[in-house]
Amino acid sequence: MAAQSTLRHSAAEEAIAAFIDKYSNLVRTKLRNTSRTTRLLATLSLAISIIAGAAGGRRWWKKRREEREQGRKLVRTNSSLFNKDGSRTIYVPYKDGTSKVVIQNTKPMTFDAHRRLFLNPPRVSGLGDGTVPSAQTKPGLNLAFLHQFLSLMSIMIPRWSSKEAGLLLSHGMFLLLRTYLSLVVARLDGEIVRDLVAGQGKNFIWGLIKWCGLGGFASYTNAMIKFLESKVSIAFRTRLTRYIHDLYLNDNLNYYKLSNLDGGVGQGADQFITQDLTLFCAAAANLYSSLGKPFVDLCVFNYQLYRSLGPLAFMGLTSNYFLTASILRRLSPPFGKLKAVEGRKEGDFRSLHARLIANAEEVAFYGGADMEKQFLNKEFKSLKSWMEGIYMLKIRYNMLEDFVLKYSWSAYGYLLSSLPVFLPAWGGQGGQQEMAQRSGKGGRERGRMKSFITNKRLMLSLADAGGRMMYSIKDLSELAGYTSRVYTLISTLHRVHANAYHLRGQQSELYSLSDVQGTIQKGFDGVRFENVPVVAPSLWPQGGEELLESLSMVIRRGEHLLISGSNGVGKSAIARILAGLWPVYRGLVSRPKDIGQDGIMFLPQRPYLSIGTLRDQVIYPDGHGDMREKRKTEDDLKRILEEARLGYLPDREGGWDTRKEWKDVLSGGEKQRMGFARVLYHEPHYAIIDEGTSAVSSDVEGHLYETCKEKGITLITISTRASLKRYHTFNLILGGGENGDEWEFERIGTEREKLQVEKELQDLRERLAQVETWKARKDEIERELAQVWVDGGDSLNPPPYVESKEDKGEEVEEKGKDVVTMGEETQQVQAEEVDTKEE
Ligand SMILES: Nc1ncnc2c1ncn2[C@@H]1O[C@H](COP(=O)(O)OP(=O)(O)OP(=O)(O)O)[C@@H](O)[C@H]1O
Repeated sequence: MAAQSTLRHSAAEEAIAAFIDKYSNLVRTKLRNTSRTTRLLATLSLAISIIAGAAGGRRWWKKRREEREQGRKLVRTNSSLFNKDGSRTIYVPYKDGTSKVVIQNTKPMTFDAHRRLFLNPPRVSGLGDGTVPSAQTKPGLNLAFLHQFLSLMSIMIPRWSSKEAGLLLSHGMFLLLRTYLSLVVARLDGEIVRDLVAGQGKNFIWGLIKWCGLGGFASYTNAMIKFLESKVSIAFRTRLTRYIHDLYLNDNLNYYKLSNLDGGVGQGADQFITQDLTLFCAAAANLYSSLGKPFVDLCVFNYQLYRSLGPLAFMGLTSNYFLTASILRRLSPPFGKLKAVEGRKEGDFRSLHARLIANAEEVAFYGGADMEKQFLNKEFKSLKSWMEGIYMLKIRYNMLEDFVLKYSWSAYGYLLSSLPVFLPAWGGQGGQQEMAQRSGKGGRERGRMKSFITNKRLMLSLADAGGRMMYSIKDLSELAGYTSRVYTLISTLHRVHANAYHLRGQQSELYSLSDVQGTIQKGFDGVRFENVPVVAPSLWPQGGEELLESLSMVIRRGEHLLISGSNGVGKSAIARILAGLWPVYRGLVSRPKDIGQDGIMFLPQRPYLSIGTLRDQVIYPDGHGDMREKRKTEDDLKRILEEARLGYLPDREGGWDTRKEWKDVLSGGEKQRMGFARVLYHEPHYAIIDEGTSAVSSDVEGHLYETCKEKGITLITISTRASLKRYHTFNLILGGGENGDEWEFERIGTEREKLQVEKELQDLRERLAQVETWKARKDEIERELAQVWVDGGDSLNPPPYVESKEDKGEEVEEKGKDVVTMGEETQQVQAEEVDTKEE
């Protein structure tokens, strides 16, 4: 009986009971030894803290209620607030009320602190030379992976007091609880079978009741583990996504530079941010349970088996793990690398689809479906064959894994469970019981049965834990692949953000990103270029292509500039340099500080329409909140649209709050006029308009230019249309000289320009004077052509339906008159143009 009761209470249960006893006794003795005053004081402080807690709780509840009500009001008018510390408070509808969400921006100091991790990885990790990380390091289970994973962890769990740490802790607690429950279940299983074999009905029923109770608790634990795993995954993803967004979309224009200048992550940043990040977070959260839980299980179950089966079994188990791990590691394919390449291929395929959707209209006009299908199928084929390759590799690995982990481990388990029976001296507690029970046969068999069932269950759990540990080698390799992709994205973003292109001890190429020596001065009331080469950059580390050797000019408020020249000479390049998209390789560029109101505004060549309402299109890049702050009303917007000749839009589209795919709804000219509406809304001091009226009729074009000028906006127009000269003061002509790399900057309407027009007119007059000669020649040719020659040199008479010679002569005269009239008209137009320029 005594032996049985010892068996019933497990060592763990005993340890817990002893622990509780020890500490309750300690508290009781402490209480007994305290003085009355101390006890009184303690009671008082407890009462005060309860009252203060209740008062605080009431205040918190009241504040929450007020906030909720305020939030509800805010939802109706403006659902987001900008706080002083740069964070944003958003009120989102939740159930019946409103939920407040505060979005904290990542502080610049955090980026500075992380730069070391992402841009200067330790040499030992093999990630680059300690100055610039290399994206080429093969993803796998190596030191590079450890460094990358820990670096990402510092973003995902920024502090020990953060929510993520709390989630991981509670996840860990549930994992431990499940291990403990598995132990209890294994023991209970043994007991139930023993009671069944012994025919002890009462104990058997009691065992079953305990089994059901335990089952309910275990199911709850399992559900919580899954729930917390998903919570951890989404919490990681939220941290990383916000961090990446703060680094990607900021004033440094990293979203443009990442794919246009750096090229470290190719063109598919979207794939990195959406899919790879999700997979990484899911794998990282899963790793905690797929590696942490089996590890705890292994320790606990090994200890238990060591106690019941003895040291021999323990040694057997340990050597088995090492053997299995080394076999699987040696024979497992490089899953990390395979997953990283798969991610890239998935990204390429997806971006092709995204391209097609974005350019559906153009493709449809060309009827380019077949060609696009070919591109898509080709990309898919490459992805498919890569994935098939992975599946093929997995067959061999899965076979090996299954055989080793399921069958050979079971056989090995039976062998170890038999140790107390066949080798009791080496069989630990089981062996001792075996020897003690040798007297009674029935009791001995029941004891063996119980021990075997308990050990078998422990062994099964152990095999499961060991199996999961071994399976997680594969998970770990896959995680290494995702980690490498996410790390590459963040380190590239850091490189772009910090302009970290200086290669230690290496010669940089001319006009590469490590050769940027120019200055951009923000806060100048005008636009100035001083000895600035206009260079089209190439992806780092290659050098760019020089379009203009050195450009110098100044434009002040009220002096409008037209930049003209043939296609591809670098007109838009000047705007890109001014906007900070392209680097200033040499010299000085000065411009106003702000973009938008009272600053400078750029209208790009391809009109852009954002997602959102009709109102959002006019006020872009402002939001509704900014519009209210600027005290602009919808009447103001209506007036602006009328000035841009788009006054009919709100009625046509069904009001300001209509949401549509505006890029498909508005015509080419309407899109350009919407651009002008934005300029009129923001009223910047300077506006750079890149081919902003190419699809607008000339009367509206004139009206738009005049309106902007009336509002005091200084215009810098990029266009090939000479007719725009009349609205500008200066003309920068690009593409001169033999190589097309010279430029001229001149005032419009100068003596020289007048002379040029005079010369052109003279030229035309001279040509018109020759009209009579051309007329006579034309008659002659027509006469020749009208004759039909037959063999022998005679000519046939014209058929009767051919007009008589006199009629024809008259007609020729009429045509001559037309030509003369046309000539006069051309002269008149030219004269008018000269007048306008003189004005
Ligand atoms: N992102 C880029 N990266 C590298 N080179 C570029 C890039 N964009 C344009 N270029 C090149 O720079 C040169 C100048 O381009 P830009 O757009 O300034 O021409 P443009 O004078 O405005 O022509 P257009 O009148 O056709 O608009 C072109 O040869 C073009 O191929």
